[in-house]
Amino acid sequence: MAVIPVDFQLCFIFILLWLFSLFCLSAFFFKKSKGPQFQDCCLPPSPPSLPVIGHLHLLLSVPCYKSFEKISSKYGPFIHLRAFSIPIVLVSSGSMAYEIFRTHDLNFVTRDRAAPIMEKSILFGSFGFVSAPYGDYWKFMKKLLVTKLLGSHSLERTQLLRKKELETFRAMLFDKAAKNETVDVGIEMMKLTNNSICRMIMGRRCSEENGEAEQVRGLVTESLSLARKFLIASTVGRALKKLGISLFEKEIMEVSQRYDELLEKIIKEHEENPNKKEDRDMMDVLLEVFADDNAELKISRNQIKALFVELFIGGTDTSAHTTQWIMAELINHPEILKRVREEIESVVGKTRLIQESDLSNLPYLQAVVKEGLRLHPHTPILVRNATAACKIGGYYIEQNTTMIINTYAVMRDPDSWEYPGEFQPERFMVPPSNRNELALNYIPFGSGRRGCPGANLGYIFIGVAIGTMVQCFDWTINGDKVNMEETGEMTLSMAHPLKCTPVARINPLASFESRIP
Ligand code: HEM
Repeated sequence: MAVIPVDFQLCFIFILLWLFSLFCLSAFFFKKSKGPQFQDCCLPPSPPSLPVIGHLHLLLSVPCYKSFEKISSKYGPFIHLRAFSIPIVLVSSGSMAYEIFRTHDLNFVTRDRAAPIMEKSILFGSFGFVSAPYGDYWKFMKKLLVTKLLGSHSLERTQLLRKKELETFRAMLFDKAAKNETVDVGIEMMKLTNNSICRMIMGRRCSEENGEAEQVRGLVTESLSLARKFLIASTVGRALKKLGISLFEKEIMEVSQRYDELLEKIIKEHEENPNKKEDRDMMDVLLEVFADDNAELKISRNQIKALFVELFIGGTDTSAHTTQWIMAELINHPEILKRVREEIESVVGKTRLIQESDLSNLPYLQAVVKEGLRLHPHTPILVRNATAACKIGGYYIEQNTTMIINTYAVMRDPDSWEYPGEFQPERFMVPPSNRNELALNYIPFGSGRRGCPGANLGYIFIGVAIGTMVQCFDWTINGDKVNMEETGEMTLSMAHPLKCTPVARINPLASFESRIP
């Protein structure tokens, strides 16, 4: 027994020495020299680093958007870091975000430079659309997403499906009010968004009755908790894989397998029983391309599955969390809630219920949603890769640098926002021309070619849910104020999920009778 620790220490020292020599060799042999056009510029400023691992310790602290904000407030809004020999640039200002997403968009259009480490996985694997490099496959899928699912025409066509889900949501709230029961806003919003997206992309089949929507919800929650582990694995995992160490692979593959089984079942159902031409959903269209040997672009079954997984993850949790934050802000700011309600009553009236088509006539409600997204961005960190070396803000960016854009810090930058930590929707009632054109200070949906294609759907989900909760109910909580403490690793969540009790303001039966069809 006594011999084991000695062996372990020796092994550890040996591994460290090996890592160190690998690092020195790679720095010596593979360091690229700057092109002549960059000779006059230097790398962005950098905090002190440790031998071998560089700034890895800074990248691993939790929650990362907070620790990155701290580093930036000390060393500036544009800093250079290194994890082993991987160059990383941390961005926390709107003007630098503008250069990345607008001026140099094409250079930063790919998220991660190397193929994802879990090639065989549906989740975070090499089949995904979100991680796909900019090329024919990404362009094809993006076009399909916009024309068949998320563009304004498609959203109009699927309005009725979402209306049914909103009715279910509203009925659930009236039921809770009648029983004086508490609502977990995040969980109920997950059901609303998940059911709506399942119906929109897979038609009637993924329904509550056969439990598939419920399974998808469970998988989405598990996937989100794996997201940070995946980021660590894809950043340092490449180096460790060379040493035969696979980070988090088992956990990720297990969740991936369950998605695979569920989606295979749904795909088979579609293949055996396709929708009529006029009712075709996105799954029908993708399967048609899959089966067509002469199609312009060949797509695989795994690519279809990975896209659906990404839509479930990207489309449900984002809107659910944001709605929860906004409702919490409204409960803590009764004067703002009152103003939203007055606006709804003056535009929608008192005899019918708010619906999607009202949103464009409710600017204050829209401002409330925008302010909620600014203060509580679901995705506080965006990752992009520099395809080629370039110059940003006068600094040299090496080829293959991983760019980390801290949207949380950008949208709370005191140089761009007055009282950045305050919930003040009025700031969005000012016409956009009054804001700085050359700075991207508002990026809850990212920006550029890789910006979120679901932003309009997100605004709809949140707008109608908040509108319904304000129009039909008063809300009570335990205590005076909602606790707004944050938690989360890669995503921003409430440390104490919002639980509140609805008190009906209107007679649901009367309003249902006078509802406009
Ligand atoms: C409040 C709601 C939402 C928020 C806050 C949000 C946020 C984001 C963000 C920050 C990105 C990364 C953008 C970038 O890198 O520049 C993104 C990408 C994406 N989002 Fe959303 N999103 C929301 C709703 C949705 C919905 C409803 C869908 C679809 C059903 C969706 C689908 C996607 C997809 C497919 C991408 C990847 C785009 C690409 O790689 O080209 N999102 N979203």
